[in-house]
Amino acid sequence: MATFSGINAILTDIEGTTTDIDFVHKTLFPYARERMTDFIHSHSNEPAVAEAAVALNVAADDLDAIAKGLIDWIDQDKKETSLKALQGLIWVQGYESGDFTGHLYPDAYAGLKRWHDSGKQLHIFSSGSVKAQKLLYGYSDFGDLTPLFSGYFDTTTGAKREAIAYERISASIGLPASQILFLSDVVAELDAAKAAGMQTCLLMRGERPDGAERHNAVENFDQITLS
Ligand SMILES: CSCCC(=O)C(=O)COP(=O)(O)O
Ligand SMILES: [Mg+2]
Repeated sequence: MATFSGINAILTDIEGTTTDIDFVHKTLFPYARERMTDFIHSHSNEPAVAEAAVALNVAADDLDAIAKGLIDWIDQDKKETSLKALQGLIWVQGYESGDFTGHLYPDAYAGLKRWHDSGKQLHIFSSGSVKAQKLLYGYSDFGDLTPLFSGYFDTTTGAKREAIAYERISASIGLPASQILFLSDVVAELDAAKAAGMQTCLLMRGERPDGAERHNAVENFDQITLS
């Protein structure tokens, strides 16, 4: 169990925290990988395509090279902003056609709803684009959960392992960092949030990671108490 006081907002990670890592890596990523080449050719005017060309250092009109580079990034799980934007655009079709719903652990759904209903602000910070975040919670296993959330942050705010990102998020939310509880399965992300003054809680849904001792740790949202 872990108890936190003075919390007025929750900032939560998605992959490995509210949502099974396997849903991201075995459903979402393969879905985007299979469709990336066709999507790039049919959406060459998307700004993220040009941004990817620059980041890949390939010609903006070499669509096959751009697609190959993006697919390589998916295989590397690279958290590159243009890739994340394009993945989000591809996943629209999957959610809207019912190919899949956004996975949430039942304890995560119950915790988010409990905290929302008690007046806490809920925010997301994920490497997945804001669009991808809104899709996952908009088409979740438990229906449309977007009404629960006050805000969404992705890598356009900053990298998840850098304190400046959490400083910017605190400023954007308009609360002192000490009143924000950040939930994640990645210790390096929690370290960065703690350095920015946030309270932190490690979600250990698998093996205990190195550095876990630096943060409060729970196995699920049921074990988190806000006093
Ligand atoms: C919003 S679901 C897709 C999540 C995603 O694409 C991703 O890369 C998650 O990365 P994180 O660093 O937030 O675990
Ligand atoms: Mg995660």
